[in-house]
Amino acid sequence: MSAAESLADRAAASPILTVQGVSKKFGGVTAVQDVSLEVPRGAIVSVIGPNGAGKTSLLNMVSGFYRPDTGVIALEGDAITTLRPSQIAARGIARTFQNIALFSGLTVLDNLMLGRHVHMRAGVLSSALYWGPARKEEIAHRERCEEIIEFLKLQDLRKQQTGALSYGLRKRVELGRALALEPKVLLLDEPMGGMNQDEKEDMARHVLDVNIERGVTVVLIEHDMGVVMDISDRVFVLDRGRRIGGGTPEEVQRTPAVIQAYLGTSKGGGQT
Ligand SMILES: Nc1ncnc2c1ncn2[C@@H]1O[C@H](COP(=O)(O)OP(=O)(O)OP(=O)(O)O)[C@@H](O)[C@H]1O
Repeated sequence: MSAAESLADRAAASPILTVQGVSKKFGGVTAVQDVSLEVPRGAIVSVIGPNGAGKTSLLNMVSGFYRPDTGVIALEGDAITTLRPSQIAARGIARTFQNIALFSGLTVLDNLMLGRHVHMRAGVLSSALYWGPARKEEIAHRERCEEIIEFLKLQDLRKQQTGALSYGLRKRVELGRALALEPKVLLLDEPMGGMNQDEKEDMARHVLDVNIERGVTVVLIEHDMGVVMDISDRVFVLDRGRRIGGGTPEEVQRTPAVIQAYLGTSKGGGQT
């Protein structure tokens, strides 16, 4: 057995994240219905599907923003289904949002510092105000953030207010803020949405670097099929709340139900 095979086998034997029989209704609308999937440790996993398929609802349940009506979500074998978002973040699941959610009046560095709140004993405000242990802690957090800023090649912009940055750069800062949490699993909701081709390629490169160099497992919602098929180890397909496919990018592209529901439509092969 090759090293790569044994690694793949180990990952399959103990997925880092499992979603089992999860459903969610909003009034009469079934957003997610009986969805199960496993995310191998160290993988990049994409969740695709047409608009309204339930992708963001699923991510919102994994990150604790919605509570499933049924089913179990587990991180490293421990159920997290009923935990609050802050507790889930503290367990090591970070996320970015479909719409940029940065503090536009704060600098790049300060936005990343806020991303570390789950690690701060002293709290952001007291760290900013006091010397002594809180000051020492703040310096350590700042160093971690500076390192992430360099990793994402944002060093020239560290003191700039994020509101003044281009859309693509703000998306990169959001990625940095999620990384500042030092997550085991990173949930990215359309990180390339609204980007031009160059910005998309940059972001795809950063996502790959995060995965390979920092060993972070990535769960990605993305409409750009070129990017999805290029960078994903596994792809899961939702349609009207149900899982209709899953496997390697090659397997998914050959699944008739997927081709019919998504890839074969006029949206197939490009963006929705
Ligand atoms: N908070 C909510 N209240 C009511 N309905 C909701 C809520 N969140 C999601 N829905 C509904 O659940 C369904 C799935 O929506 P969701 O946003 O999860 O889909 P999606 O696959 O992420 O779509 P998109 O690609 O457009 O972002 C939709 O019919 C949506 O209107």
